[in-house]
Amino acid sequence: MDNYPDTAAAPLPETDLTEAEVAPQLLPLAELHLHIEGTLQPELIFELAERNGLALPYSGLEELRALYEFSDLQSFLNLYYANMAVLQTEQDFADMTRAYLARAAAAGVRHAEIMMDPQAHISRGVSLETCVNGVASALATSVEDFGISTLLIAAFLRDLSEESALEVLDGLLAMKAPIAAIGLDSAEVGNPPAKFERLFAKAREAGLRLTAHAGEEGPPSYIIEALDVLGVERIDHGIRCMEDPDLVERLVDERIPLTVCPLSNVRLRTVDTLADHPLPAMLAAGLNVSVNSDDPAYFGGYVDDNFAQLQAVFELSDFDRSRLAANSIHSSFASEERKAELLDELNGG
Ligand SMILES: Nc1ncnc2[nH]cnc12
Ligand SMILES: [Zn+2]
Repeated sequence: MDNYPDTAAAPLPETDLTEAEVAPQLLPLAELHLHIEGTLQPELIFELAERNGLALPYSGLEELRALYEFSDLQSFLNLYYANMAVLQTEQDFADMTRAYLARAAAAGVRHAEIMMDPQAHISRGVSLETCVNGVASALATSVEDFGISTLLIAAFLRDLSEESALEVLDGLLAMKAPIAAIGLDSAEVGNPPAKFERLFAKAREAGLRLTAHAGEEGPPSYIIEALDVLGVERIDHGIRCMEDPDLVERLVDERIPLTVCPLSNVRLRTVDTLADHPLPAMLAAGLNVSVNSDDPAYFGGYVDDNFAQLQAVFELSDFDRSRLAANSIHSSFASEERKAELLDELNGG
């Protein structure tokens, strides 16, 4: 196991520094926890509604933005799913994806593993082909267009049935959708990982990589179940592992990646403030954590904003920031060759 410095919370930095002096240098990194539908910015919601001739239930941007105050995961999911109504055509999905890639490139992202929620589109009458091909068409040229290598993750909604998920996975396999992995997201509490044992077994047999949200709002036992019953390689969020010292020890020993999303946790009230976030304690414990944006259009920031705000609150050392970036690369589902390229770039090569 590597040694990690103690990164106890520090007071806010001096305020007479300019933003440029405070802003940490951008590190080349991998974003591993990103819902493409959560990158739909309010401006794009209005643009797509107009293009598709849809009336929105908000009079304008201000009225929509006023709704971005969340009390928990479900209060966010309600708005997140409602806003997807504007995504109708392949072009809409491609435009949303390209907008994310452009912003991610400016944030230092060099590799992105992008989740999408096919069931949230099929249930509104948008075909699997339309949503998948739209996102995939933008990802197909992400290296040339944005300098970002990409992988697509089909995420399944855990508040729906396993039968629904199996049907969609069959559809994805039948259309030879360019997916590298499956994930599990949506309302966590009351929908434990074991509900999806057959889905994950089938995906593994099909050669797909496996990840699942666990320990965001749900208890540490959901993290254990995701590892032991689903056999996932990564845990999305996982912050509640800190309540179970034996689990922390296991996650450290097995180098299980945890894709942590600090601004998301604040906005969804899983932590009170950023200063209360367990990330420094997770680093100090030797956990394999990375920093990610989750749903940046809803949570006030992309991955660079997450780093900048962490830096402002915790004064992360250069070592911590490099470790977080290196963890993101090591924990990705990219080829060993691509990982080596990314690590070379991180090391100034
Ligand atoms: N933070 C999150 N947790 C669970 N499901 C999600 N879907 C989009 N964002 C999510
Ligand atoms: Zn998420």
